[in-house]
Amino acid sequence: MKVYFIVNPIAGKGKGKEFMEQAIHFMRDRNVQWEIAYTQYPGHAIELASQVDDNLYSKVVSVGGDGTIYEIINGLKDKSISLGIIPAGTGNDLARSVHIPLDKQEALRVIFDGNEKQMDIGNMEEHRFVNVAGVGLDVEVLRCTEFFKKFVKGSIAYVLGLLKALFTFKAIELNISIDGVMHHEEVMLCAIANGQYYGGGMKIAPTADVGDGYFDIYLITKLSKLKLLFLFPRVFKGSHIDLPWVKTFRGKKVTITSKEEIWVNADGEISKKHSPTFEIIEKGLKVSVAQEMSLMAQPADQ
Ligand SMILES: Nc1ncnc2c1ncn2[C@@H]1O[C@H](COP(=O)(O)OP(=O)(O)OP(=O)(O)O)[C@@H](O)[C@H]1O
Repeated sequence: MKVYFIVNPIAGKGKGKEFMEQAIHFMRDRNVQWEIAYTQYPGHAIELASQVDDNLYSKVVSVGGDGTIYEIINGLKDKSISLGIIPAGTGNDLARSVHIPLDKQEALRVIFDGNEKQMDIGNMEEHRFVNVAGVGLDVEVLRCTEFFKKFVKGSIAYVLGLLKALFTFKAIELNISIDGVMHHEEVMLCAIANGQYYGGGMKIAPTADVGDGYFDIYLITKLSKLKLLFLFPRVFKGSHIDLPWVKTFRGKKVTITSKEEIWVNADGEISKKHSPTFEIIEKGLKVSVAQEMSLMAQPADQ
């Protein structure tokens, strides 16, 4: 088995690059053949993954965060090669969604000793995503978080970004078609979830399951800033779903339209779209998970 590592040297403030020394020891001990490529600029992982020869390599391993995984799966597209994940980013939400250990050494062991499972992925026009796509407050949070990341690190930047967005964001009117059924809603947020987590550990979609062939769609309807502040801490635990301002749906195809172009977040990557369509690709990605783990969702309070 030959393994191709794609390492993002800036993810998680360099955690992945540091880890590669340990990874090399591990592979020498196991007599594994490997190649390591370090990304040099944003988008480089897409190019590297698209050039991987799936006759030569049995696995591509992402060493970075969700942004790196997003780029790799967009480079791999229809290749049958499987993905290993070393969570070396800031948020590592996909690793949480598929129950990969956040400890990097443990995660490396999972890649070699675990199982390979087929998981669903999402498609938004020409882009693949693995975790959560969204419209509304989350995009605002990402923009504000980017600003704060220049000054503080990790989860502090997320929290500050979130607080700033909470105070400045206004609800937007959306027409949301879910498997052909139209919903007209004024929302703070529409999350189209394959995985459960985003925003660095927020359990936005506790019922989502990357192996069930469906998106779980969570709408947070228009509400006051005070209520939003009350709701926010509950999202970290996933206990927001019982609140009256949260609506949930399931579906395989979602189209969102609005009067104007809308900002969309797919796995943390932001773009502006006219009427984005999100479709589930059932079992579209082979991924290494721990032997005892299924891809099934865990209960909301875990
Ligand atoms: N050499 C590089 N220089 C600058 N940016 C890079 C380089 N290599 C990759 N990138 C970009 O770094 C961005 C952040 O990577 P990634 O999301 O993996 O880490 P993170 O933000 O720390 O983690 P997470 O998304 O899990 O919070 C990616 O969008 C990628 O395009």
